[in-house]
Amino acid sequence: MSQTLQCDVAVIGAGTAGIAAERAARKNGASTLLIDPEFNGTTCATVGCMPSKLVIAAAREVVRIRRAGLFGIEVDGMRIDGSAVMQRVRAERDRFAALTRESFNDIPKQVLLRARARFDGPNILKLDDGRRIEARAIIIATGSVPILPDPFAALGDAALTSDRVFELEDLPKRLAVVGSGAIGLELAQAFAHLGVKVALFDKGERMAKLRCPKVHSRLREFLEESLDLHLGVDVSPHQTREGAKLLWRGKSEGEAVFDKVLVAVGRKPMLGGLDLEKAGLDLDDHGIPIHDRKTMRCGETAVFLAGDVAADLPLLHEASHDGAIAGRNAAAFPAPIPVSRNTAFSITFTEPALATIGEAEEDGAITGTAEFGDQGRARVDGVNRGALTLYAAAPNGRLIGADLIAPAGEHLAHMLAWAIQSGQTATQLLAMPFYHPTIEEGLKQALRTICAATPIDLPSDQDSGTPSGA
Ligand SMILES: Cc1cc2nc3c(=O)[nH]c(=O)nc-3n(C[C@H](O)[C@H](O)[C@H](O)COP(=O)(O)OP(=O)(O)OC[C@H]3O[C@@H](n4cnc5c(N)ncnc54)[C@H](O)[C@@H]3O)c2cc1C
Ligand SMILES: NC(=O)c1ccc[n+]([C@@H]2O[C@H](COP(=O)([O-])OP(=O)(O)OC[C@H]3O[C@@H](n4cnc5c(N)ncnc54)[C@H](O)[C@@H]3O)[C@@H](O)[C@H]2O)c1
Repeated sequence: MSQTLQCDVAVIGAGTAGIAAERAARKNGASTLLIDPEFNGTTCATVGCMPSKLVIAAAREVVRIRRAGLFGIEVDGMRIDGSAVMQRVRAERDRFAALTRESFNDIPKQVLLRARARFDGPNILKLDDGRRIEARAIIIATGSVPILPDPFAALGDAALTSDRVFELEDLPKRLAVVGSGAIGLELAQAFAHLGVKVALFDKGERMAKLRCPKVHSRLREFLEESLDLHLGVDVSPHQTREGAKLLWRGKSEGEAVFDKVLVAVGRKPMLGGLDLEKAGLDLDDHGIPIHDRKTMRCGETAVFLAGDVAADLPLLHEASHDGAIAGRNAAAFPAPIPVSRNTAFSITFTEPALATIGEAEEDGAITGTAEFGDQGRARVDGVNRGALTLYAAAPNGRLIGADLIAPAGEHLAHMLAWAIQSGQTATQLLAMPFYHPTIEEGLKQALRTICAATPIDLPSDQDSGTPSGA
C-alpha cells in the first residue's frame, strides 16, 4: 500500500514563491511539506534574473569603454572574448544557484520531498513516487515556462529560449530575437552591445507595455543604435543550410538568415500535469485558477497560488510576496487575512533602464515630463539621455504612476514607487531634500509641472529656480 503523509500545508514547487510560502507557513505554526522534482535552484537564479543580468553587466562594460572617448580617454584594442563572457555568466550563475540550493539545508529534512505532485482531490496530492499527501491547505507555486511556438521549435538547435541561451559556449555572430517584452529587450540589446549582429522582432507595435509615446520613442531610438528593430510584423521561420531564415511581413518586410533565434514571446503558467480538475477550482478564460491577490486563495477552497503560476505580475519580488501571503494564509486556513498589495512596478534593464510604475490612466490625470539631455549630473557623467513622464491624480497632484527611460532609471523607479505607495503628492515630494548634483534632481522638472496644474502652491520656503546643472 502506498505511504500517505499528512501535513497542515503542502507547497508544490520549490522556486522563489514556494520557498517563501513554506517558510511563512512554518513560521505561523503549520506542519509543512515542500515538493519539487529537482530542488535545483530557482528560475531566478538558474535561467532568469541572475544570468540575464550577468550578460547585461558584460554589455554595460562595453558601453562604458566605448563612452570613454567622450572624456578624452582613448581605449585601444578592445576585444570581446565571447567564450569568456559566457563562461563568467555561467560561473556566477552557478554560484547563485548553489547558494539557493544551500538554503534548502535550513529547512527541516523531513519537509523536503523530491517528487512531482498532482491533485487527487481538493486536499489530496499524488506524488510520482507513489506516495500520497493529505493536507489541510495546498499552495501551488509551480512557476512558468517559456512559450516556444511549433514553427520556431522546428528550427531545432538554432532556436533558443531563455532556458538555453545562457548555455551558449560563445556569442553567436547573427542573432534574431523574437518578442520585445522584458526578456527580448534586455537580451537583444545586451548581445548587440557585445558585438552580435542582432535583429529584434515583435508582432505588436508597443514594446514592454509602455504607456507614454515619448518614452516609447526614446526606447526605440536607443535600441536602433545597436540593432535592427521590426515592430508590427509577423515572422515565419525556415531552416536552411545557411542557418535559420526568418521572413517578416507587416509594418516592414524582409528576410534574413541568423545563426540563432532567441524566442522570447512570453511564458505560460506551469499548470499542465497538475490534474487541476480534481482540485475543484474555478478557472478563468486562460485556464488560471481564479484567486484573490489579497489572500492568494482560490475562491472558497483550501488551495492557494503563489508566483508566476498565478500570472498576475510574473516578477521576482511579487513571487516572494505572493509566497509570504499564501503561506501565512494557508497556515491560518480557513481564516485568511487580506493584505493590500504593493504599488506595481517593473524595471527592464536596458541601457538606459526602462521602468513602468503604478497607473497612468485616471479621470483627469495630470502629467509632468522631464528630459535628461541637459540634466546636470547626467551630462557630467556622459549619460544625458532619456525621458520621464509622471502621472498624478487631480485635483491635488497625488502621484499615481510613471513611465521612464533614464540614467539611474532603476533608482528613480524605486523612489517613485515608494512615493506612490505612500500616497505622496508632487508638492510633498518637492518639499523633500534633493542633493546636488544628482540625477534625482531631474525629477523636479516633472514634479513642478504637476504642481503648476494643481491648486496647491509650491512650498513657500522652497526655491523654485534651478541650480546650475540641476
Ligand atoms: C530570463 C528571465 C529574466 C528575468 N529577470 C527578472 C528580473 O530581472 N527581475 C524580476 O523581478 N523578475 C525577473 N524574471 C522573472 C522571475 O524570474 C520570476 O518571476 C520568478 O523566478 C518566478 O518564481 P516562481 O517561484 O513563481 O517560479 P520558479 O522559480 O520557476 O519555481 C517553480 C518550481 O516549481 C517546480 N514544479 C513545477 N511543477 C511541479 C510539480 N508538478 N510538482 C512539484 N514541483 C513542480 C519547478 O521544478 C520549480 O522549482 C525573469 C525571468 C526570466 C525567464
Ligand atoms: N527585468 C525584469 O523584470 C524581467 C526580465 C525578464 C523577464 N521578466 C519577466 O518574464 C516575463 C516573460 O518575459 P517575455 O519577454 O518572454 O514575455 P512578455 O510577455 O513580456 O513579452 C512577449 C512579447 O512577445 C511578443 N510576441 C508574442 N508572440 C509573438 C510572435 N509570434 N511573434 C513576434 N512577437 C510575439 C508580444 O507582443 C510581447 O511583446 C515578463 O513578463 C516579466 O515579468 C522580467
